[in-house]
Amino acid sequence: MLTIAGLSKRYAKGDKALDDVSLSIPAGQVVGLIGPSGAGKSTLIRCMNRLVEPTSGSIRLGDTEITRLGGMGLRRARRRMGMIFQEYALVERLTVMENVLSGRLGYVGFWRAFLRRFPQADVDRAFAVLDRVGLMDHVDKRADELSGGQRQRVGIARALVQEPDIMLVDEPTASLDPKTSRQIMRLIVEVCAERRLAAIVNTHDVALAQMFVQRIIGLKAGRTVFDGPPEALDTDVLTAIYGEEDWSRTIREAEDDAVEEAAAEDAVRVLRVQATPSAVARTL
Ligand SMILES: Nc1ncnc2c1ncn2[C@@H]1O[C@H](COP(=O)(O)OP(=O)(O)OP(=O)(O)O)[C@@H](O)[C@H]1O
Repeated sequence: MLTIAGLSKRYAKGDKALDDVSLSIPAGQVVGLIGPSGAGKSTLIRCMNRLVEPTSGSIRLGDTEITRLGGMGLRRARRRMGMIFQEYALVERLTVMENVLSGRLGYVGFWRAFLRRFPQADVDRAFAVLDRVGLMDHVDKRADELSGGQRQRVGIARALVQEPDIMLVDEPTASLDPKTSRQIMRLIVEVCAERRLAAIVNTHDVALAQMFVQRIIGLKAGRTVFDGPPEALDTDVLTAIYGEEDWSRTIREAEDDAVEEAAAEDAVRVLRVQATPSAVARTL
């Protein structure tokens, strides 16, 4: 469980980026964080792992008050937070496996990490998560040989191998095409549900968030202006968060895309079934 209470952030030069934000997220819940540019979404995510220092307020992960930690305590707490980034943040010249194992760096000693001698249990964990994200055929490829969607799968695997309690996800699909975006979003939601992970997904893609997450939080000028289920996010609320835009069209287009994609996947499935020997025998 993540509990944020009265969180505010004022940067040295500038307005308040976060203004008295309070929310709590139970284990297993995936929350979409939406809002216009400058609303404070990245600041909120960065305050949670203290890449940005909050000005006031409390952030509790389980029983741990994150805002009071320093040194070793903070490093331990960060191990419990899996980060997924827009630009993947992979080491391009390292292999998929090495990138995923880097998610265990918070657990192994300096020399082991330096010599890249990870315990067998970590290698086993890495294989398990690579299998889950569908990259078993790419384990030894270098990161720079992968497509955008594959890179983000490595990013997800690297976060999962940490065995975190929460996932902090910053614009995971901003560099991907619409179809790959849906696959990646679906994967994030599924793995969080399987492992009972709380997650915050910062996204500009309202339609994608509505399609996949259980709860949406809307930020505007550092304040929470919406917190509810995706179906309650109607055009009035969207206009209140973002201003005037033809929301019905944006959302309808995304839904049409998803329906077309599902129909195409169904067609492929039917063709595969028809092509199996038993199906061929049945038709004779
Ligand atoms: N390092 C910084 N120093 C000063 N002001 C900052 C800094 N980082 C962010 N801000 C300001 O804080 C506010 C919130 O920014 P933040 O990046 O959190 O918004 P965001 O919702 O993530 O925006 P975007 O969707 O464009 O990434 C903005 O007004 C921004 O200019």
